[in-house]
Amino acid sequence: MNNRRVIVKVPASTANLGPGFDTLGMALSLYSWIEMSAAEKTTFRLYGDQMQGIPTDKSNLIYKVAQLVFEEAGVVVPELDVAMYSDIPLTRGLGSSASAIIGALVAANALIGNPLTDDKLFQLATKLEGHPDNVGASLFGGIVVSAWDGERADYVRLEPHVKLETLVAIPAFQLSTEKARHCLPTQISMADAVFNVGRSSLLVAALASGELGLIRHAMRDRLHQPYRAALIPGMTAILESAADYGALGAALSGAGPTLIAFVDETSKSKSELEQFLLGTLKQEGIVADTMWLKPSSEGPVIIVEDSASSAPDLMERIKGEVVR
Ligand SMILES: Nc1ncnc2c1ncn2[C@@H]1O[C@H](COP(=O)(O)OP(=O)(O)OP(=O)(O)O)[C@@H](O)[C@H]1O
Ligand SMILES: N[C@@H](CCO)C(=O)O
Repeated sequence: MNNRRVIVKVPASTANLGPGFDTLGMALSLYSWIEMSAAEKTTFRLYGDQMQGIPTDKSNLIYKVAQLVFEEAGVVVPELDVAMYSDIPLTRGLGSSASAIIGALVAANALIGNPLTDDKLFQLATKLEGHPDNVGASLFGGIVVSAWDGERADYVRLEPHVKLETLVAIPAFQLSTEKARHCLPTQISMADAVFNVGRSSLLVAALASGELGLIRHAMRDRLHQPYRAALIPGMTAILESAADYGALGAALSGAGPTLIAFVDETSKSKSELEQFLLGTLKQEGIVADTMWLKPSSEGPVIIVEDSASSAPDLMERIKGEVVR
């Protein structure tokens, strides 16, 4: 086995963007880093507060996903040295699982000389995650519009408008995607389906054409947000009124509980909007952190080095901003 070490930086993502349930995703300027090399014995070094509770044996998602790449490529790499650091909060609706899957796929593929195409990685990631929205955004960067039929996922990537910025309010509690999907109905009315087709189409057209003023009307949803509202007190009030505080539009980020507002970065009412989100959640007894994030145009950034043993540790590189 080669002495190569691979470091991959992967963006977080917000999925759905309101009406585009399981279809729309946008990469965000919040990142996780994975370092991978072949080893004699499998070891994990997990750094940072966001890695708490993540397993450090071969049951780790990163290890399992890497093995899938080696299997697909017909290569055997049974033991791995893996290090990971992440600024993406776990189970909050900012695509932590998708970033881990994409980081592992891209790192493992680079480790063996990139035999799998990006399209192949996208197909594998979609199957693993169960929907293409978060993984598409983390893999391709920007805004990704995708559709999956259970066999194949197709996508178109859009470049985010240069003035687009987001404000995320991240509640202090976790909400697993599994739980947030459990409360969705198995059937919906024709009227609700038509409502969402219209809004989602309008949103994609607005994002593609730069008509940011349309986002307010387009970012509405009847497929998942109304059913998830009970899990996130304050959400309904925030989605209804964020535009009155200067947002272009607002949505539940992925499966929640994070709420995301789209904002024109030149807006003069950013601090009012932030206070409105925090104040509304506080009234419901919910403590939250806020972050201003830009869309990330870039997907994964990959560094490959041929001499793993002499390379500095992942955390030293991140602190030294070598891979930031
Ligand atoms: N670096 C990682 N290594 C291993 N497992 C991870 C890692 N990051 C996330 N996961 C797994 O993914 C789970 C979170 O996935 P989940 O889909 O519930 O939330 P999310 O991806 O953060 O949010 P959303 O999908 O709504 O955007 C974690 O509980 C953990 O099991
Ligand atoms: N589209 C997914 C994103 C979260 O993984 C959902 O809303 O359940």
